[in-house]
Amino acid sequence: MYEAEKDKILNDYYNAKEVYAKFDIDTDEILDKMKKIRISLHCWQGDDVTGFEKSANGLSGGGILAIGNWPGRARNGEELRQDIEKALSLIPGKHKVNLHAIYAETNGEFVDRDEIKVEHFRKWINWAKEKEIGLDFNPTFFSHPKANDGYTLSSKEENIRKFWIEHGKRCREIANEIGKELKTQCVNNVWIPDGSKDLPANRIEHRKILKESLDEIFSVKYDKANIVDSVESKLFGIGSESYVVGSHEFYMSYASRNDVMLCLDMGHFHPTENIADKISSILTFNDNLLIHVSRGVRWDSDHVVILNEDLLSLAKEIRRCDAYDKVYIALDFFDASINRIMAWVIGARATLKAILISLLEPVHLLLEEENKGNFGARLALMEEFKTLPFYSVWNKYCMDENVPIGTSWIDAVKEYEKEIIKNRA
Ligand SMILES: C[C@H](O)[C@H](O)[C@@H](O)C(=O)CO
Ligand SMILES: [Mn+2]
Repeated sequence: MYEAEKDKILNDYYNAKEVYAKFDIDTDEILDKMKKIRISLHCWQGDDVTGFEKSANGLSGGGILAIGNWPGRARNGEELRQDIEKALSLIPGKHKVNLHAIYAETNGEFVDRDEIKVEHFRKWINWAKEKEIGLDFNPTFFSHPKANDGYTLSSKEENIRKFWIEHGKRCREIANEIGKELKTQCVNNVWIPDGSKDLPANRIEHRKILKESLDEIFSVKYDKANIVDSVESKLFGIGSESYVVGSHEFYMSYASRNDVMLCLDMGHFHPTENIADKISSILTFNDNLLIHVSRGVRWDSDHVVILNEDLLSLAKEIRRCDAYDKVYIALDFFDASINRIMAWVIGARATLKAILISLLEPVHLLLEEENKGNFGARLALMEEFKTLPFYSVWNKYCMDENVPIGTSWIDAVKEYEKEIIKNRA
């Protein structure tokens, strides 16, 4: 970076620091807090949730869909890791990478989901060690012939259920090993697509079966220093418009009773429902919470995340609950119609900006007015704080973390596309 550019960023930062100081916010302290924030970057944005299974099951039977055919999706572990490295080099901070079981590397052999082992993730683990990043994990209960009838863990067919229970158990074993080896807790998140397109006559039976399957999967106890288990709900999906077995109420009850973490995906609720208000309720009864940061648009739950009102209110609510050490933040979106690295970086930078804005908010002044009953002044301050000069602090954060400032990262992606991605015929 040119010296003149650096001087300008520093100058802007010192001006912003003065503005924030008037509201008792120390921007240096906030930047220190930002350095400790970890988000989890989902590997599946890099290849449209395809995975590396030899039988190439494709994105089927899963209630999720990646639309688009932007050229050059990663086709194997080497390409995917290369693309993730590029994305990480443009995102400020040190983060984690989130894997799905379908990203196992099996030396060209077909290994079914009920047979996967930690050795199939050896390359990912070694890579993470070298990069000094943590890994998170997800069993893959979709894109498989045994998921095509619409039910996996909640299936009435014993052989189907047993297959998926074994998969769930093996994934926990793998996640535990990952956490142990990397000395960084691995979040293992269970999401299943089970449900039906049209009105079921019996909703309760599948839910009772799902409870039993989960009980069996979670019956093995692991050290929480290595693995933290979570369960993710959904309101509806493609092909499961009328009924989803793993609903919010189902998993909220399950999580509270079974010492398992709840996962709220921002795209998995009613389109007008904002999940920010749910955080304080859940944290009143549970120690932790996983958020899948996503953007629902009409019936799709997985658009690339942008700095919109939903994301800002989510981050502000975590901050106002003083819960950044209790809430795990993982990205979850996939768009195959734009450059996939752009998608990652847009979503990650938007999420980190929202976190920074939330940490810079003078919450104590809002509380002061609230406690005095001055609700007009509280609202007025909330509005004024929206336009404080956070961008100058953001630029300083990017500069400290050695990543491109402002729009310059976009050119870096275009360059990478020309040099690397275009050659993937
Ligand atoms: C691939 C992910 O596990 C998946 O997106 C899940 O988390 C989800 O949100 C499904 O809609
Ligand atoms: Mn999700």
